[in-house]
Amino acid sequence: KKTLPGPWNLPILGYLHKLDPKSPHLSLTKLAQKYGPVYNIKLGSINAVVIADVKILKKVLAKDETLGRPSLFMIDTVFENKGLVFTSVDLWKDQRKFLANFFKTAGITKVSPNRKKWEMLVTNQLEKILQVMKSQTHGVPVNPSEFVTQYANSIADVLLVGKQSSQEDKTVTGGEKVASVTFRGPLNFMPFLRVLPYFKKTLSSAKQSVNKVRQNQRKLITDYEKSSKDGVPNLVEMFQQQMSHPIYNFDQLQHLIYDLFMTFNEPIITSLLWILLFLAQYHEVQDKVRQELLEVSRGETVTMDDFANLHYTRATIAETARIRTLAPTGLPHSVSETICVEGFTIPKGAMILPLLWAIHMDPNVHEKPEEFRPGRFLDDEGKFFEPESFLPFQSGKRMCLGKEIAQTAMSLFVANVVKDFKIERLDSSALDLTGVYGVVLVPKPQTLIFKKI
Ligand code: HEM
Repeated sequence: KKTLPGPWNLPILGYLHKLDPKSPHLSLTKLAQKYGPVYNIKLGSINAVVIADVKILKKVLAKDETLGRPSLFMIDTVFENKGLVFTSVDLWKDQRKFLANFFKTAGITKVSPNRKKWEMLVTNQLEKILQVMKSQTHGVPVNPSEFVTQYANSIADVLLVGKQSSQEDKTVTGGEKVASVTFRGPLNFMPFLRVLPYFKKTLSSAKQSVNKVRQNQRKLITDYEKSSKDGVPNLVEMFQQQMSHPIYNFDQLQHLIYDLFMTFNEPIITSLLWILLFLAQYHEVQDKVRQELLEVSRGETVTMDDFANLHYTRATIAETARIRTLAPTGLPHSVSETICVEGFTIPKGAMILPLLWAIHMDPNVHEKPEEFRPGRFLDDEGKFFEPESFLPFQSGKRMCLGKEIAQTAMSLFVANVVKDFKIERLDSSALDLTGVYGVVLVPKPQTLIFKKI
């Protein structure tokens, strides 16, 4: 048994004062270089175990003792142990099963009789955005955030409540703002600070924003529509069918809808923005992707079936997910009983911090990790493959539930946009490809030109 190494911690702050608040993933990665791939660090009152090695992380996340989420003050206050993402294990088990079943019914699994219907739903929303892009851009500089946000919102709306919400209901997605207040800031780690006026204000403004979002969601839920015209059932519809069971009440439905808007929109919007920026920066990659798309699709709309032959396109999407890891410090888990992995003892009550950034940027595994090279995801025959040390969705029973959704929505968008538009920078100066950390690593707002081909 090895005791966990780690830096020296101050009594109340722990190591918080030494982490760069703008890029904690970089500070934590430096510590992994010094202390090794598993180390202990105190974040205020929280005892965290950082894991920066893919094999060890997979072993840890495969254990039933690590299925829970840690108790963090702001998160507990906002999410109230309801919904799915931040629930403790009992409720989580039931709701995860329910959602997996919903996704299967909606066609969002690799093998489902409704798979074509789901793809059609995405393609229909994509067609609308492509029309807007064609009519609006004409080589005029735009912030692509507008298009990708509209695209992600429209799919989430139909999938969750069966119809697109009106403009004034859009604060539903204002959930992102709430999320960044909730996840960041010292209140999670030093809850006693809430007695100070500044933090009292932070807490009450987070609660106010949540209430506003929930108010809008209540309206959306009560106005929901039965199966969309594509024949894909929506979440509210399926949830209502279970309402005789005590867990399936209106309050839980609201929390679930909130969680899913949050986990659907932000990752898809952010990942697509990263891909567009990297394609605009690396023209030779963009040209190669387009060439492959034109060969495979012969100018028609690209479908998911085409992706079996779109190796370089898939590699480009994966390489972007590696070099700009969406969740650089992953989503934390908690340890319900002391476990021992690879000789390390991880104590009961610890918070597991999966340092996905360090895994994706490890020079011993990914040669020259700072370089954008889609080729690292291609084997000797030019076929796409995912190396073991690529883990954007984490792993284990609680891994990302939206992997299939994300892959369909992102692949179809990237392929059809690159096929129809040349994505260019405004001038020859390089884009800013550093991100802003807020649990999710978001690109800085930038303008691009989409030239219709
Ligand atoms: C590029 C896109 C995405 C990435 C990289 C991503 C990544 C992640 C990661 C790292 C986790 C934490 C897993 C864990 O705790 O072990 C997670 C959880 C989750 N994701 Fe995603 N995600 C993406 C898109 C989506 C989408 C589109 C949805 C759709 C609803 C979604 C739904 C969820 C849910 C519900 C959870 C919580 C799972 C649970 O607690 O059981 N994600 N995601």
